[in-house]
Amino acid sequence: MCGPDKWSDNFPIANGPRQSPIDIVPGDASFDGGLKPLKLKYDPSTCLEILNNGHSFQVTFVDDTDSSTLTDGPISGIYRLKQFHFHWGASDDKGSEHTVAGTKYPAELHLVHWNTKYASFGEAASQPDGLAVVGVFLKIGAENANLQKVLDVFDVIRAKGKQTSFANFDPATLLPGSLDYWTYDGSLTTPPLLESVTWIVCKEPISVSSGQMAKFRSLLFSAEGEPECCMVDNYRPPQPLKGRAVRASFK
Ligand SMILES: NS(=O)(=O)c1nnc(N(Cc2cn(-c3ccccc3)nn2)Cc2cn([C@@H]3O[C@H](CO)[C@@H](O)[C@H](O)[C@H]3O)nn2)s1
Ligand SMILES: [Zn+2]
Repeated sequence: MCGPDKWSDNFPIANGPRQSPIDIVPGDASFDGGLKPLKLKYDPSTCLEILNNGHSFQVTFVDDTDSSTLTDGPISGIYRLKQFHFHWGASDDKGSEHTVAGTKYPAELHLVHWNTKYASFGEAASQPDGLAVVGVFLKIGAENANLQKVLDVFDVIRAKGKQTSFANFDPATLLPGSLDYWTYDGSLTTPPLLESVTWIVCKEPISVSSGQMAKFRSLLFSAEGEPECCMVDNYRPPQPLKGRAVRASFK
């Protein structure tokens, strides 16, 4: 299994100057009064399908119009929502990609957006200002009814390569009450690890129950007919900050 520590062989950028995730140290983040509030406008009718891509599951959106967008925050211009996915651990004590002063959360949600100044996601992904990913931590607590709507279709996408239609889901229901955030320049956390992501990590987590986390772990890395391999620990560990500034939208 070529895990994160092997990626530098095939992707030299793995040791680049702006790799993600990172450990966010709140005391080292600088408050920037110039940062605007995040403006997330999502249209549930753009929700298309849910698929097990072999390293996570993703909910994909129709991104040929400005129906579901991210604007303001640390970015300029309009970024379109392409997909959201999660990273999680084999147990509740790990699973997030970003950490906060060394604290790991059991899971992390990523809402992936691309800059409409470029013609497509693929083109944007190779530009330094091409992508913006909103990260939301999941913390063990009350059952999350909105998240449950996603977990309810897991039986149909249990194996790698399985997908099914998934309509009228509003990703805004997975956002925390406060949209206070940290932001820094980083990269995709899975290959091709492109250094094209403006990271926007929400300070406030959303809740997930331990039983719901067990449901995440019922997915498989393996395809049908292969020996079953539980989809767990699909997170990259924090990478060197290499002098980057982390800004906070809040005091
Ligand atoms: N942990 S995170 O930092 O947030 C993410 N880590 N990876 C993410 N995605 C995968 C990915 C693939 N590529 C890429 C870019 C250029 C050339 C080849 C691959 N960039 N990111 C996000 C993602 C991409 N896609 C696929 O992008 C392809 C290129 O446009 C497209 O042909 C497929 O239909 C679509 O599925 N889906 N999701 S996000
Ligand atoms: Zn991710």
